[in-house]
Amino acid sequence: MQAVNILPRDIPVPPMLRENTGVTVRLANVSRSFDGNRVLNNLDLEVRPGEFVSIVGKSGCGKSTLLRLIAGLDRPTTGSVTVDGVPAERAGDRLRIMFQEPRLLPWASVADNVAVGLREGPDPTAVECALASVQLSDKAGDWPAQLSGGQRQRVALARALVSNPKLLVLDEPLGALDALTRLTMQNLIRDMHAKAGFTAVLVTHDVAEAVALSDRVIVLGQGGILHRVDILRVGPVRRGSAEIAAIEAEIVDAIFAA
Ligand SMILES: Nc1ncnc2c1ncn2[C@@H]1O[C@H](COP(=O)(O)OP(=O)(O)OP(=O)(O)O)[C@@H](O)[C@H]1O
Repeated sequence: MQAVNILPRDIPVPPMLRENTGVTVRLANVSRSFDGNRVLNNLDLEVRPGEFVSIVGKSGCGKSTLLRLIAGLDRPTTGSVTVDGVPAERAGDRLRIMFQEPRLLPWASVADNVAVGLREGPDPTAVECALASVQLSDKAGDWPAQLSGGQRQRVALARALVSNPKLLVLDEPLGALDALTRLTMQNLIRDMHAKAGFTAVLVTHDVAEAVALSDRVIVLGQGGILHRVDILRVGPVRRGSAEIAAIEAEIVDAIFAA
């Protein structure tokens, strides 16, 4: 386990996000089998309030399976997954999910797509603020088909955050974007997280992305956690720095040691 210190930077406050303390996610002795094949084996993990944890690992090692359990979309074969002490499938409005595809409604405007994230009825101010925070105020009346891939994913981020969730579950949300758009989105997600303080769990194939965004990176291998790296972040990531390169190398080594 290793810690890296990074210098502070000034981040503008996204208007719709109130500070919240995030939730605790706890997996206790979790196993998940499919047709007798055990994908996750007696896994223990605690994600602290406001922590940003990334899960990396070889293809097929069970990352999405783990994320689906945390999001309450699936249940463990044995063990428990709780969000602030409540079974994950009952976390309700505390939790929002972002997928690789933006999953927007093609027949609804950008603003109406963001409003889908509100469960407690219409709130035009919250929608406006959410769109402003992803720099899409001028697209509120457009259709999803009129947007670029990166803009669509920004709408999905605004929809996920408009209700000020306490847990954001991210399943490779930037995987389909080009490299530059991906970097922009990483900064946006990091800024939102830094200001709002929600708990976040990300699955990514991109080790650099995991290091750039996270407080902690979990390396998953067949059945369980192989390695954990803490990143003590008190400021911006200096991409390409020796410290970052070393921590990325440590993670890559852990993935391939499996
Ligand atoms: N619903 C399911 N039914 C049967 N097997 C499943 C199911 N979901 C996942 N699996 C199996 O569990 C294993 C882990 O799958 P999972 O999608 O969690 O891996 P992953 O690490 O996310 O992979 P990738 O990086 O390729 O997305 C795979 O062998 C997969 O075939």
